[in-house]
Amino acid sequence: ASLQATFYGHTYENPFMNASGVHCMDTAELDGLATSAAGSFVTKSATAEGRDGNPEPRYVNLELGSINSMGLPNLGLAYYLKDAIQRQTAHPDKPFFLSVASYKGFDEYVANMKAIQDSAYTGLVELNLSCPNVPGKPQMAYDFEDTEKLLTEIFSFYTKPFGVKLPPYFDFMHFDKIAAVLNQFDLKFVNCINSVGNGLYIDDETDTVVIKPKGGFGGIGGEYVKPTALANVRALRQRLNPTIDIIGTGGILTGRDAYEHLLCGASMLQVGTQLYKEGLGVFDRLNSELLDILVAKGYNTIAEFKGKLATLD
Ligand SMILES: O=C(O)c1[nH]c(=O)[nH]c(=O)c1I
Repeated sequence: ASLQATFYGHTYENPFMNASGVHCMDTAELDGLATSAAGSFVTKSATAEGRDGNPEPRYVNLELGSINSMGLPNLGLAYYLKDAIQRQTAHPDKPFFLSVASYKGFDEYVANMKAIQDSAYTGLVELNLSCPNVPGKPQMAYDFEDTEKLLTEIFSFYTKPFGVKLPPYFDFMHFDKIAAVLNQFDLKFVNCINSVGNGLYIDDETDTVVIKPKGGFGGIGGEYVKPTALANVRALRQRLNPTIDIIGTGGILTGRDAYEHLLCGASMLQVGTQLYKEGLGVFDRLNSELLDILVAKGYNTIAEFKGKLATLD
């Protein structure tokens, strides 16, 4: 059996990647991912200028997951573009993803994509429309009109392959609306989901919140979010053009979680909280556990069961 994953014309050894934000802040961390058992990797979401991000504590591991309000700390788009161009030249056989966001909103998204269009980087971009932790800034992908406007503007000049990182949606009307917007464009993928925004965790000894920014409100990841992540992967797969691939993110701790994301239609799989907790060895374990599941079920490839979730009709 093989865990090979085909995605936008490339065959990866396996579908596993980091989730943007974890173990991907600088060249050293990215080198760690590139030499790990991960099939691919993605950079920390970049803004036009480097940012310190929110005051600490801003990330806390919890028994059932994590809470974070990092506030988009990053080394700035120029840094990641330089690294990406060096990397694509040195290892043209190992494509990866460049994540880009915006601190200031619509115009910065456009400017950042223009900078990538004008650069020598030719690989995949993950356009992050779902950062929940910029005080005072609504998530772009919760505004369907603005998202459509932004994608229309970007596609008027951008000719390189890219996809979008989406927040979780919780209503069939919203699944329908975001899919109707995205199906208008030649997107290569969508990544479902980003953290579940603005959760609140209270320390049971101090009766206090555990992160400093935003009065303790932060994005939730880990076991807490798997049912929501699976639902978003499944709902978007059922609604999006087949030309748009899906990256499944959220609640992947074991090979079984990975298998369930694939059943819902994911092609690549991103690991955030569990990578933070376990380190790069998580990819060796997940590959081994997922392979055991294929063997136990008599599958030779992921294609044999990808998207084949059964319902009770
Ligand atoms: O606070 C962050 O930096 C952050 N945190 C998240 O949970 N998702 C995101 O997309 C981002 I850009």
